[in-house]
Amino acid sequence: MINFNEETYLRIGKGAMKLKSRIDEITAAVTQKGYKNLFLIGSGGSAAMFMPFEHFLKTKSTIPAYLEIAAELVVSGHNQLGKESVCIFTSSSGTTSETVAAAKYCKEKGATTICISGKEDVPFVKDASYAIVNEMDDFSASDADYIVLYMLYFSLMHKHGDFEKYEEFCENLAKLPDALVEVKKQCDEKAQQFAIRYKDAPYHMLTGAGSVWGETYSYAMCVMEEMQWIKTKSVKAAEFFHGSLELVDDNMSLIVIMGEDETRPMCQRVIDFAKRYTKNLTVFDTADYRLAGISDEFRQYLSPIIMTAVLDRVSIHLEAQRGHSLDIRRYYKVVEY
Ligand SMILES: N[C@@H]1[C@@H](O)[C@H](O)[C@@H](COP(=O)(O)O)O[C@@H]1O
Repeated sequence: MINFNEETYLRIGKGAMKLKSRIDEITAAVTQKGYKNLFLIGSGGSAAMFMPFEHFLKTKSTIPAYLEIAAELVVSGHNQLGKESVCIFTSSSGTTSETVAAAKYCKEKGATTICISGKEDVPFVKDASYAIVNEMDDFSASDADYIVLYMLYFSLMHKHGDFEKYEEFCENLAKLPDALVEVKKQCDEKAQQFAIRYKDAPYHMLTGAGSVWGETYSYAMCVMEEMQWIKTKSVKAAEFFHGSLELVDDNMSLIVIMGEDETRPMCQRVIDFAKRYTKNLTVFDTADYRLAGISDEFRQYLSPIIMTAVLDRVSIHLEAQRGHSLDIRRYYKVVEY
């Protein structure tokens, strides 16, 4: 596979698992102290990574949870935020100004803060009630971020009495880095064919649902727009039928991001519609990929990380086919705004 360092990927993925005892300590401490609600806070792609966990908290547990965009929270405030809140933040750089400001804001409100970062030596980490640091320096290794989030949120759900099989789930997580290397190999040809076919496409509409909605949203915004400067729209599969469907024709690329949770029929409905009206439909479906060593009962939770492993290959091939580096920015963290 082009631009994939298996050794680095496995080292970082397996490194994330080493954080399990630290994560279990943190979740034990906050659970013992007691909390009224959870806030999941970030910006851009990092906020999007929290979306599946908001979905799982809503559908698999009874912990009240709120997903907030960092900058909006600070400006609007939130009546449920206070001393009995646990606020969880993620920022790979640890320096995204809006997320750093939101962490400070929540601490000032008396909340407990858990800050997840890819960098150790930043105030975002130093000022947190609890910090989880997972250092990484490789684009595709961001899959490892998900491993940390699975452990954190499923440990909280477990200690709340909502997810009995946490330890077994973590044993499965430990096998994921190897399994995902195989997923990348399985999808690579499809990813390359997509990039060849659509390298000059000026616009893509992406639709997804449930636990892969965050991947849908962030792939459109953080990869296609930010890293490739391609125009996109992302729309939830359920909402697609309330306006966006009018744009479907052979001049537009429609991408369906499909996972294996209960919202799957919503994506299927888009596919059934689109097959009648366009030849430019691409479906990325996690169910197409074998996950060696992973118990089937856990696949429903793993759709986001499988999808990110697949879509990373699409990004690598778009970069190659379009001759547009994934690393160049015109404005993002380049100019003042
Ligand atoms: N588009 C970028 C994303 O790619 C990035 O994920 C996010 C947060 O960055 P960080 O995780 O460093 O806070 O910032 C922007 O929104």
